[in-house]
Amino acid sequence: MHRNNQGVTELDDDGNDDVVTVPLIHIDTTTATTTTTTTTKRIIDDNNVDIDNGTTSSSSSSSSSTTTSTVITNLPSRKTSRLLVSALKDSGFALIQSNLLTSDHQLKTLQVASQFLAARIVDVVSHPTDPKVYAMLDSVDQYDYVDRSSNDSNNNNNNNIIKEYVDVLRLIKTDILRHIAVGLLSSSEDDEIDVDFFAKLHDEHNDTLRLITYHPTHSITTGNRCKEHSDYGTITLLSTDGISGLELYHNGRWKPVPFVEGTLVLNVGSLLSGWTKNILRATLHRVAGPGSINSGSNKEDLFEATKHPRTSIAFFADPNYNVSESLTATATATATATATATAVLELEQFGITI
Ligand SMILES: O=C(O)CCC(=O)C(=O)O
Ligand SMILES: [Fe+2]
Repeated sequence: MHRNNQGVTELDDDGNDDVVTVPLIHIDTTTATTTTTTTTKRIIDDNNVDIDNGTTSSSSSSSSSTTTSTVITNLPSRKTSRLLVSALKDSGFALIQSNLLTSDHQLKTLQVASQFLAARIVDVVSHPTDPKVYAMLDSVDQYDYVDRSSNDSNNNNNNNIIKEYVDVLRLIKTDILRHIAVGLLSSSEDDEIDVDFFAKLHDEHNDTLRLITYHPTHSITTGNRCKEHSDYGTITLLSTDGISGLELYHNGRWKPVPFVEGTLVLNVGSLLSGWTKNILRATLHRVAGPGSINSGSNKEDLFEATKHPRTSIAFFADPNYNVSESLTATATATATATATATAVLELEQFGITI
């Protein structure tokens, strides 16, 4: 496998101090799992009539349901938070190493993604211009993408790997949002800060998983395998198999995003950038080929990469449905006490004025 394995920060060819800051940031998250059992008792009167719904019942009854939730129990380190926010202000990108995601789990999920696309277990879309196919999965935790009744343990296992990956990425997303809240605070009065400010706007977990395979083209003329774009939502967490090509646009140049096994590539989407008055940057990025214009990657590496299928998984985080796309516009236009307006006004705690 040919991998873009070039260190974590990248100096310009001319060696000047125009450094792309894509730091590797370790985030240690401590969690606790709580189980809540809710018991509903039916109230039966002397004539065995269920008072709740008027039916006749031979005995009193109760039903219970159990929900399990995992919560983060530690506070973000201020140092890590500042490092993270500094990278997101500069390049809009960082590499995240989390204790919650093992390299093995990440690798297996990439393998399952590749299999699901190849076997068309998911709804596969062929991109009209880029040499890639992909599937968009939302509500991943509610659906099974395989036939569970077939007793195919391999398939069932694959389905679980994807679901567990999403569970883990939701926790990592939440902790990243907590770090962003802490890191954005400009003053030293950290006691004032609502650590969960951004996380609370995401607690419905409106995430989408995009499974992507870039087919081999074996051609030196292959241009972008994924054309340049910025992501729409708040944050994106990307796993790739390390095949070269991912580039970000920084200070007028296309630079390779370093690959470090076991890490997630974090980048800011345009919603979060807008909320923070573009303090955090929604940076253009692309997957370059050897024929891509103005590429700062090694052309031989990019050619070699076209000889291999390239698999990636993008986890796009979107906010809760009641949160407006344009927080500032809503807040200033209506100035009502909606959740959205309140949220925007609270952005001032980070030194972001409307
Ligand atoms: O495949 C990649 O490495 C990048 C994909 C990407 O940027 C996207 O799907 O938004
Ligand atoms: Fe993207």
